Amino acid sequence: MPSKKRDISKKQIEWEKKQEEAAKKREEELKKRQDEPPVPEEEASGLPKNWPEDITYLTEPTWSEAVTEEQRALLWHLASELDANCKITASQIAATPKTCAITIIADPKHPAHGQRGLFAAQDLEPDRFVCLYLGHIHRNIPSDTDPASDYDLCFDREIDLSVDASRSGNQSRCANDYRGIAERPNAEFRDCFVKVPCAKRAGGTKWERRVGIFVLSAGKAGKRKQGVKAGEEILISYGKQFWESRKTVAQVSEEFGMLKVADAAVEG
Ligand SMILES: C[S@@+](CC[C@H](N)C(=O)[O-])C[C@H]1O[C@@H](n2cnc3c(N)ncnc32)[C@H](O)[C@@H]1O
Repeated sequence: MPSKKRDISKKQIEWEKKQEEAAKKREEELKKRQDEPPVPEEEASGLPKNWPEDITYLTEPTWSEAVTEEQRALLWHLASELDANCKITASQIAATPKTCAITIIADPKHPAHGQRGLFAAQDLEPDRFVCLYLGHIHRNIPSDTDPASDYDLCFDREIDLSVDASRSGNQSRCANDYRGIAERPNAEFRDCFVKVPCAKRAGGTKWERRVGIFVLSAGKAGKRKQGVKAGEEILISYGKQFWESRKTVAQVSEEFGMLKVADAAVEG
């Protein structure tokens, strides 16, 4: 009777063969696409170029019904409590399509080959706001969480909120982790604040916390003073925990491609 180990390695060989065939096919399709005339930056639909058609494009987050008013109130601040550089204006948000663009990765050596990535659409200086991380804001409790999501970002552990961009989001959902692509990340998630309407407050607005993608600071030695150049991929660190849980899922579901990537990421 064949052992389970032998079964798995047979499956893995078959899987690798299929991968090679699929890569060849993808290569041909990408080449065909590159020969086609370029699509305008924004499609007639108003969606960014290369936006996945099965995902809802958001300009502001959606909120789970499980999020309480008390939790939400913990995200509100007065303008006087905030540093100027963490206040994101409406015009900075509106500039998202000018700062970054979604690209389908054509390089077969890239670990996310064939998937999407987020790229700088112009030179971005250190600390520059790139875009908000938009999605569905939900509680971290199991009944309000999609355990299979690859786009779920912890918003605040103490307040018990996360942002999931698996079914809806904006350009930020395409930002890849730096592992296997570059030596280090060039951007990061940072807390920031946006102005939202509030009838109860003087001035009719309040500042509500969000998460954004920002170019990394120049650093004490000014090592990263060049920021991110136009055309460069915007890469963040998802953290080892993301890859450890991805590895466990890949082991159980026998997703050998992801297992290889997650293994390298955990060890790297
Ligand atoms: C938040 S999504 C990033 C965008 C994704 N590439 C897409 O096309 O939608 C996270 C997923 O992207 C892929 N990914 C991101 N960074 C990666 C990396 N460094 N190596 C391999 N795959 C990566 C993995 O499939 C991961 O589960």
